[in-house]
Amino acid sequence: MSTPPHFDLLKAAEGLLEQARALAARTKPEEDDNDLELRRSIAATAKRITIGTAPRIDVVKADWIVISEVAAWNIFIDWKAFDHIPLDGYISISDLAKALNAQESLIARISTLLLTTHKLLPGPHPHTLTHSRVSPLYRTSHPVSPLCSVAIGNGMKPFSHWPEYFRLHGRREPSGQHDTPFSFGWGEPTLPPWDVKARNKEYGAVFARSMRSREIVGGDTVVSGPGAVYDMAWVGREAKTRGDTEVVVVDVGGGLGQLLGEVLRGVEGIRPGQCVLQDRGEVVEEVRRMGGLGGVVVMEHDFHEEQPVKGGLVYLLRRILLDYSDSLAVGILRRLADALPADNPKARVLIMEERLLETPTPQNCIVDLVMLNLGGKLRNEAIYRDICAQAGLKVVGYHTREGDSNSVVECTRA
Ligand SMILES: C[S@@+](CC[C@H](N)C(=O)[O-])C[C@H]1O[C@@H](n2cnc3c(N)ncnc32)[C@H](O)[C@@H]1O
Repeated sequence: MSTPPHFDLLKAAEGLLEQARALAARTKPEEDDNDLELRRSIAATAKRITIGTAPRIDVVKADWIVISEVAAWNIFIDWKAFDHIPLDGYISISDLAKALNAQESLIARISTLLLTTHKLLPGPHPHTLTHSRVSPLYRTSHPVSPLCSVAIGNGMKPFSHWPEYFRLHGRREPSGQHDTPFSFGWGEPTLPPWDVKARNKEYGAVFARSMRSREIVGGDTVVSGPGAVYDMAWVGREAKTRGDTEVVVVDVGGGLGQLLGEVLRGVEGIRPGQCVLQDRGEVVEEVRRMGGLGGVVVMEHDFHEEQPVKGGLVYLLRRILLDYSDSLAVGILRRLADALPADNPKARVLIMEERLLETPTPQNCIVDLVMLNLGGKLRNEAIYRDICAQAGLKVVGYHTREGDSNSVVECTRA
C-alpha cells in the first residue's frame, strides 16, 4: 500500500488564512458567489484540514449527518417547503406546517436538522425560519432544484439498493438497459431506465426540467466563439448557403430544446426551420405543450432505430452516450453514421458530454457512478475512438479544455 501524501496542518492553515484574507478584501465572503475559483480553493483546503485533523470517528459520523440532511432537504423540496419561506423575510414553523398541511411537530423536527447544518437559519423570533445563502437554490423556481431531485432519483435511490442489486446480479457492471441499478431502485427491475421515467411522469418531468439547468456539467455549453470547447461558427456559414428548411442541425435526444436554443442564439446564420429536435414521445409532447420551439421541426424518434432524417450537416448527441453501455452506444452511433451524407465531407456527428478525466475529481466520479446506475459510463478519448470506429465513424477531432470536464468528439463517416 502506498503511503498517503504528507499533510502539513500549519502550512494548510496558513494558506487558508491567506486565501480568506484575499476573499474578504474583495467581497463579503458570505454574499454572492463571485471569485468561484478562490472560494472553491478555500473550501477544498478547509475540507482537507477537516479530514486531516478531526477525530476519525467524527469524519465517519459526518457522513451520517449528510444522509439525514439529504433526506430533510429532499422531502422539503418534494413538499415545496422552501417556496413558502420568503426570500426577504421569515416564516414561523407553525405557519410553514399549516402551508404544507403537515403536523407542526414533524416540520419542527425536520427544520431543526436543517438549522443545525446551517441549510436554514433561525428567524428573528423563536420558532421561525429564514433562508440561508444556500436554501433559495432548493426553491421550485430555481434551476438547481430539479437537479437536486435527480441527484436523489438517479443517485441516492439506486445507490441505497446497491447491496441487494449486486447480491442478485453479481459484482459486475450492468451490461445493458435491462436490470440496471436505477430500475431496481425504482422497483421496476426489468424496465429500461427511460421507460421507468416515462411511467413515473412527475419524476420524468422533473428530469426533463433538470436538463435545462445551466448548473449541470455541460449545461453552460458555449457553442461559438472563444469560450466554446468546439466552435460551431462554420455550421452557421454553411447554413447561410442553404434554404430555410434544408436540414442543417439534428439534435438527437435533444430534450426540451436547451442545446438547440443555445445553437440558434449563439451561431449566426442558422435558422429554426433548418433544425430538427428528436426525442421520446413524452418529451416531444411536453415540447409541444410548451408551445414548440419557434419553427424548429420537432419529431418523435427512438435513437436506437434507423435515423429518419438523412443527409443532415450536423447530428448532435449531447449527454446521450454516457447513459449507455459500449454496445448500445455503438448502435446509436451507427444509426447516425448511416444517416451522414456520403457526398459531403464536411458533415459531422458531434458527441458532447462529460468525459472521464485522467485524474478524476470527486464530481467526475459521482457522474460516472450515477451513469453506472443507468447502465452507462463516462468515457475517455481511447474509448470514444474505439466505439466510433466500431460504428463506422472516424474521429477527426477530440476537443477538450484544461479545467473543464466537457468534451466534444468530432466524427465523420469512416
Ligand atoms: C440526459 S438527457 C440529455 C438531453 C439533451 N441532449 C441535453 O443535453 O440537455 C437524455 C435525453 O435523451 C432522451 N432519450 C432517451 N432515450 C431516448 C431514445 N431511445 N430515443 C430518443 N431520445 C431518447 C431523453 O428523453 C432525454 O431528453
